[in-house]
Amino acid sequence: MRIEKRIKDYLVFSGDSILDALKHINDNQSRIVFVVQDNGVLIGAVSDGDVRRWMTQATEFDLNLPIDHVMNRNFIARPVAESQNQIADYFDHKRDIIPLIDEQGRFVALARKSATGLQIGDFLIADQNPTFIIAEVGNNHNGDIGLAKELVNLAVEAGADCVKFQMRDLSSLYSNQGRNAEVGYDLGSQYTLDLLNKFQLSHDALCQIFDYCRQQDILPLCTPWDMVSVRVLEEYGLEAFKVASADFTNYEMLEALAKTGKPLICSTGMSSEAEIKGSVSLLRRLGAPFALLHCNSTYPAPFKDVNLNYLPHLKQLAGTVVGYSGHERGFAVPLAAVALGARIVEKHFTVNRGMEGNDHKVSLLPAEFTEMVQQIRNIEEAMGQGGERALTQGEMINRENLAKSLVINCDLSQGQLIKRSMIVVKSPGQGLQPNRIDELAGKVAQHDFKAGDFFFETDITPQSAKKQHYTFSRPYGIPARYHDYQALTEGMKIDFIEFHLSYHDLDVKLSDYFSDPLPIGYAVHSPELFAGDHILDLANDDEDYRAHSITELKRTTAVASELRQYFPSTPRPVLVLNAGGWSPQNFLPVEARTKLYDRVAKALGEIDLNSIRLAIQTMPPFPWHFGGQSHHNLFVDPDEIAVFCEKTGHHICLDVSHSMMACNYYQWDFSAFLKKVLPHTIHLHIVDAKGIDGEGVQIGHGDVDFALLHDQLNQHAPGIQFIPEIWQGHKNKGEGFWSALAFLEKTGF
Ligand SMILES: C=C(OP(=O)(O)O)C(=O)O
Repeated sequence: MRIEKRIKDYLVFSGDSILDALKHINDNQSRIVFVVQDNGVLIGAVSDGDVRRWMTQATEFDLNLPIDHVMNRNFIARPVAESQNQIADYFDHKRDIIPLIDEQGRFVALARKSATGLQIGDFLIADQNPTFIIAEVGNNHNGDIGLAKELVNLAVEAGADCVKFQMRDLSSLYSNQGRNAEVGYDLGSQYTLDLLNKFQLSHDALCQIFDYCRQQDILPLCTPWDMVSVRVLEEYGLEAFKVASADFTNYEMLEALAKTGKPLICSTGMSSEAEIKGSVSLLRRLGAPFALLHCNSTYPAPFKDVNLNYLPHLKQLAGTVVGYSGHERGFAVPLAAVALGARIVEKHFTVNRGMEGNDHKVSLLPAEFTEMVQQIRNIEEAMGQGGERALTQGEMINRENLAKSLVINCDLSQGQLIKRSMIVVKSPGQGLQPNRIDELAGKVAQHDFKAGDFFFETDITPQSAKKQHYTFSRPYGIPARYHDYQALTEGMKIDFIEFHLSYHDLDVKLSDYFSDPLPIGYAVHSPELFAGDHILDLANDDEDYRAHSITELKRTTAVASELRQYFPSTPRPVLVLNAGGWSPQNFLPVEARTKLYDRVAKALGEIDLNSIRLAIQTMPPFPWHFGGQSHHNLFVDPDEIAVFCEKTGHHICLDVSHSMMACNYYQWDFSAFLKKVLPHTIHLHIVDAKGIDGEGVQIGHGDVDFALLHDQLNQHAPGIQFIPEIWQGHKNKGEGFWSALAFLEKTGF
């Protein structure tokens, strides 16, 4: 059982719509939400089944009706103070989530029935969990305890979860009591026996190595090859047993291992389908927790013989978690195995493939093993959840640039009919997608169009959120561009506009967009991308690159100051800056960061910042650069941000979305993050985020706890100005900004 304190996706308020509840059910993928009153007291549960039942029976079918119509008041909740055993009694085959309440009846946590799988030490090997990766040393230590330890160290460095060895008692294992070069044995057996005699480590030595593994914080496992070894290993107290393919049909061994009650990882090489079925039913009868590994016991195994497509069938047959024990060359096959559902991967491991012994030839070297682990982790990420195709955040951004839109090919006045012949398909993809053409043709123009204008959602459906007057306890603005700030702010009483500049905007004549001084304030968001694919980076390793970034930042600062003539009420505008410190392939080591921060500080020292107030933006771990995922190293960690600000006197623009994603990725407490960063903050981008790179979510639909944010802002950054930094918020006449501002106003900002 798992207790989860993160209950946001499981919570709807009494009075919220059925649609809201369905969205939560969709997001949490657990088929249920719980309904609370404004004071947090739990009053009902709604499962997707409840909604389905309501849909089939309802006389009034309206998803905007309050959830209270559908909610089940007869539900099970348990006190959060109750022991896990007591709570567990309430799980059954249908109920795998139980809401937990405090003494006032408030919904504070939930208990989730643990997923099925094989628990080995701290690892729950299960379909939804990362692959358990075994570095199989076997006998590759060639009898040398020093080499065995070196292999353990290398396995830790390579990222393996477990190092595995083999234990044999040759005198009881072999029919000739393990004597060398028995003439009656065939050549293969003679060779194996010779090797084993030469390279065995004693039982004591192996137990010393297991101790060493534990000291190095890696799980040791071992395959017993005979009953004596079973006893030795059980006495030592390993967490689980590996069963070699050679023993999968050895019922005596399986029975002895089952008796230990320990989990068994069983390889199935050299066994027929009937034999696998036989052993599976024995293990089931014995009640042994087990997993099966698909395996071809040849060294190296020819690719044509691996038959990886057997894996899903094996899973069905075993009814448990499956994996792959590989003896082929390289590591392409284990990667494919993971994609096919293997949750255990075992590969031989050596320091030198030329050493004496069969296993060395099919082993991975440390660098290869490291690469395999990394690739397995990448594949796990890439497998995703399946289900319905949804656009990722990166695709949404790229769709704006790469896709096509519906565009008008002539001027048209408000009130006239939009005819099909006036609509053409053009790049980029900022407007309505081409497949909406039939919905658009025949509509009446809601405003004047100029040839080349994009059509937007509001040209088909009425705008859902409209601009109003908002009241906040701190100055607020909206982001805008030179060309749309007037239309967006018309009729509004906002405190300031944050101009988001593209590098082209640095060259325009301001008088083309501004004439008389305006009675509101302003801030500027520096471009991130400059001509020639130059992403501003004051921390770059290359001195020329940094010099280029400094020049661009000086130009930006000059434009920010020049704008002041039109906004005299802001003597020193905030300039929001992404200062750099990214790396395309991977994160830089933590030790490398101090030098990078120093470079940023030095670069900023070369720029006259007196006319502006610099606000360096907090960054997410995975920013999008040129339509692809990058890695950010600086201004992500709250402690580093605080140290930088204290040392240099520079300030921060807290981007709530970026920092929420950083907290999600590094599992930092968001509240603690805010406490550290807010004292250095002079400007806020308030926006939601989901997961580690979901920037595009509507405010209130992501992971940000806005009540907590509000609280922390009032405590640590009262009066600090903000904008709702809504992605594509300007579309549909600023619909995204208006709905975000309405949400924030309602939340008490
Ligand atoms: C030989 C072994 O396993 P497999 O059959 O998976 O190669 C072993 O675990 O010692």
